[in-house]
Amino acid sequence: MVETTNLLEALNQPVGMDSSDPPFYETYKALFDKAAIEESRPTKREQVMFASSLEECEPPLIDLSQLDESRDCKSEIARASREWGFFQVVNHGISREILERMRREQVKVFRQPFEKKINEVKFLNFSSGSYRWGTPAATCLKQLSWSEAFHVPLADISGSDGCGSLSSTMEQFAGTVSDLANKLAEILAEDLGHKSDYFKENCLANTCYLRMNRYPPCPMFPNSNVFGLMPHTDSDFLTILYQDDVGGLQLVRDGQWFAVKPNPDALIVNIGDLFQAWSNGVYKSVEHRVVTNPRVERFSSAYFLCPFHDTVIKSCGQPPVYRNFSFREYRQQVQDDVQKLGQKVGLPRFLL
Ligand SMILES: C=C1C[C@]23C[C@@]1(O)CC[C@H]2[C@@]12CC[C@H](O)[C@@](C)(C(=O)O1)[C@H]2[C@@H]3C(=O)O
Ligand SMILES: O=C(O)CCC(=O)C(=O)O
Ligand SMILES: [Fe+2]
Repeated sequence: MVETTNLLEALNQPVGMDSSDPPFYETYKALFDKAAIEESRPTKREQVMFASSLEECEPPLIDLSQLDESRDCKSEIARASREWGFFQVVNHGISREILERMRREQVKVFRQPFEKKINEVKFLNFSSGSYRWGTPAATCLKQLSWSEAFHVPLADISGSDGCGSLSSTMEQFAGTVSDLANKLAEILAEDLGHKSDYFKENCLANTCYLRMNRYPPCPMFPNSNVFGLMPHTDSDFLTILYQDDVGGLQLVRDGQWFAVKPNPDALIVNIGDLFQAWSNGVYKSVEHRVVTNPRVERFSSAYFLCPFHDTVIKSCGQPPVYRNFSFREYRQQVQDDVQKLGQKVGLPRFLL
C-alpha cells in the first residue's frame, strides 16, 4: 500500500517528475515567471533554434584500430580538431564491459532521492560542491541548465581502494579513458611539431575530472528556451564523452547549431579551451549544448583532460593570441564569471 505522505508528495510534484529529480521548477520559478512576462512564448524561429529537430551532423568518425601504424589516422584527428573541434572514435580500446558498468553505477547514484544525493558526496568522500544541479547564479531562463551532475576531481577517488562500487568503477573508467585522452593529446601536439612529453608531465590521472551528467525529462516546457546544459565550451585540454542513445547534444559548425547523431559504438572527443590557447588558436574549442527532452531522461559521462592547477598554458605559436595563464587562474575566472554573470566568458578574457 502507498503511504499517505508519499502519495501527497507525489501529488505535489509537477507532472512527470519524481523524487530523485532536483526541484528545478520550484527553485527557478522566478525565472519562469520573468520569462512569461518579458519574453512571452518563444518565437517560431527560437523554437526551431532550441528544439531537438535541428539538422543532424556526424562529426568525423575515426577508427583508432590503425592508430599505431597509420599516419592518416593521426592526420584525420588533427584535421577534425582544426576544422570541427569535435570528432568521434571507434575501436578506442575502452571495453564495452567498463562502459556498461560505468553507466549502471551512474544510473544507480542518480536514482537516489534528491535529499540523499545532496549528502552522497560526503559518503563518497567527494569534494563538497561535486553534486551540482541547475544554474544557481542564472539571471534568465537561457542560463538555466535543466540537469544534475557529479563533477568529480579524480584526486578525490584515486586510491579509493575500491571503497564503494561507484568510486572503484569511476576509477577504472577514468584509468582507461585517461590513456586514450593522453594519447590523443600527444598526437595533436606532434602534429603541431611538438615532440614533448608535455601532457604526460602535466596531466596526471589525478589532475583530471570526471563529470556524470543526468538530464531529467523536461515535460512542462516543450520547445522552450530551457537547455539541458546551456551553451558552453569546456575548460580543459580535451574531453572524451560517453553518451547514451537518447540524443540532445548540439554543436556549432560554420556559425550554425547542429544536432549530433548518437553513434552507440563511438565516443565523442572535443577540444577544450586549454588546447585552443596552447595551439594558439589552431585547434578549436567549439561551443556545444544539450537540449531538453520532454519525455526521456538522458545520461552522459565526460572525462576532462586537465593539468595541475599551477601548470601555465603558453600559446605555442607566434605571435601569441592569448596571454600566459595558469589553469588555476583560468578556473577561478570561469567561476567568478559564472557567479557574477550567470555564464562563462572563457578564452576571450585572455586575448592579447
Ligand atoms: C553555468 C556553467 C557551469 C559551467 C560553465 C557554465 O557557464 C556552463 C557549463 C558548465 C561547464 C560544463 C563543462 C565543464 O564541466 C565546466 C567546468 C565548463 O567549463 O563548462 C562547467 C562549468 C562549471 O561547472 O563551472
Ligand atoms: O551530455 C552531453 O552530451 C555533453 C556534456 C557536456 O558538454 C559537458 O559535460 O561538458
Ligand atoms: Fe561540455
